[in-house]
Amino acid sequence: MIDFVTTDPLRVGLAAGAGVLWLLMSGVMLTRGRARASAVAVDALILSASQTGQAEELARHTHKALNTGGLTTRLMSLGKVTVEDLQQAKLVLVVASTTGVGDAPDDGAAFERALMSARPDLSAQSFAVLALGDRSYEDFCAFGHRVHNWFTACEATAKKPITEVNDLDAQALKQWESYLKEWGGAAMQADNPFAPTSLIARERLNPKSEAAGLYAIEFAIPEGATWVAGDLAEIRTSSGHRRDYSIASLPEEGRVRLFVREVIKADGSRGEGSGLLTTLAVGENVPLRLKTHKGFHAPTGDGPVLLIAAGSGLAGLRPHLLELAGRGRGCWLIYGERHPLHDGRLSDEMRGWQQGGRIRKLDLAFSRPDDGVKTYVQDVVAQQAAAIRDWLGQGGSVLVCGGLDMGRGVDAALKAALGPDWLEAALSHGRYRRDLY
Ligand SMILES: Cc1cc2nc3c(=O)[nH]c(=O)nc-3n(C[C@H](O)[C@H](O)[C@H](O)COP(=O)(O)O)c2cc1C
Repeated sequence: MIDFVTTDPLRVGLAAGAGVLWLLMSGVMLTRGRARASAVAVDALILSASQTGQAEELARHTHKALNTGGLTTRLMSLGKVTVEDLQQAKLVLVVASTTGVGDAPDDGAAFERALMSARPDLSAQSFAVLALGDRSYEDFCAFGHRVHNWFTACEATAKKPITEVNDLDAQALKQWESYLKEWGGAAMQADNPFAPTSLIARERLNPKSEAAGLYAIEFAIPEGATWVAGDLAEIRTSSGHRRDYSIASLPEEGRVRLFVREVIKADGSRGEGSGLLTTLAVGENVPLRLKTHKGFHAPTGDGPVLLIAAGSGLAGLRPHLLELAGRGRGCWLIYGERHPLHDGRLSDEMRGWQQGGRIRKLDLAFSRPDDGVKTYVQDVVAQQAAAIRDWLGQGGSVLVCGGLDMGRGVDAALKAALGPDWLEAALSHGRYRRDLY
């Protein structure tokens, strides 16, 4: 056996020097290797920017269709792409959704901030954009349009006009598929189709509340399916619409559990997805599939985590709490509901988890308490700004799940508490993740 241990100071010094030199050289080689690896020439580079996973999935299908057709392809997140990557591709395809109020998804925000302010020469590239959106929003497909306009401004050639997709409209997706075929691709194939899935149990969690019904809804696990914290269950309604719900359980609990808030519209009719889920009889089936949602998987690193949710948003955090605490990461939960007694079922479970040590810190905010003092989760963030800075330090992470307005309020409060730089760095390193709807 060769013994590398030495106590001679001169030899230690030489060995250390040689080691440093080797590290420096291998560092250079690694850097070069990485640069080479990241700048591979391909027929088609497929980029996705997705908030709730739909654009990400369609980008995957696009990639597979072109690859099966014999093209050399590369798939990556828009947030990770460099100018060099773009210039190495003959054809760049961007699948991008719009979120917030005409905003880029979180994994497209860095691209918009950094790359879109420059005008690199893309005159040798062709491009096409598949823009996902919803016409009920004023800024329909706004981010997709900004991306399309940017490529044009960089003198890339538009292979096709932008393809706008309203609420996953099948016709528009067929149009995109026909383009892929024109470019040499095969048919797009869903990697995980809907399967009839049976409702096992449903319980209203807030029977005495004046708020809309909040239900715990449990399905059997579709055969062979599995998931991790942050993933989604998608259902298809009888009229063909698709709705996503955060999965509130882990596979080892033996059920796909959802927390669903009933939606009653102004005309008294029910929301399509929640209407189906809150009226379906136990034992009946609904077309359901489980979808990976990378953007809301466990945050990177091993630092402490601040988790923030309101109402049914706890669904997205509950499996994270189970997993993160299981791995020994400190969890601080800030959770908001309406009334401490009538809407307290989910907070009761969280109190139990705090007593059992799974949650290290717990703050509950009630927006309709009897004493009339309304508190929202963003108020707690503002009140506890100094403690949050201490808790997160440089390497901590933040997970937020719930309605868009709450998400905006929390984002503003976090910016004030931690500074925009902290939050931007955390966003681009996967330490600030949001599932907002
Ligand atoms: C909170 C939220 C905000 C949204 N804002 C917009 C918008 O401003 N404009 C738009 O066209 N679509 C908007 N949408 C619709 C999404 O773009 C659409 O559902 C898309 O299919 C989601 O794709 P993704 O899962 O890849 O993010 C919004 C959806 C959500 C949940």
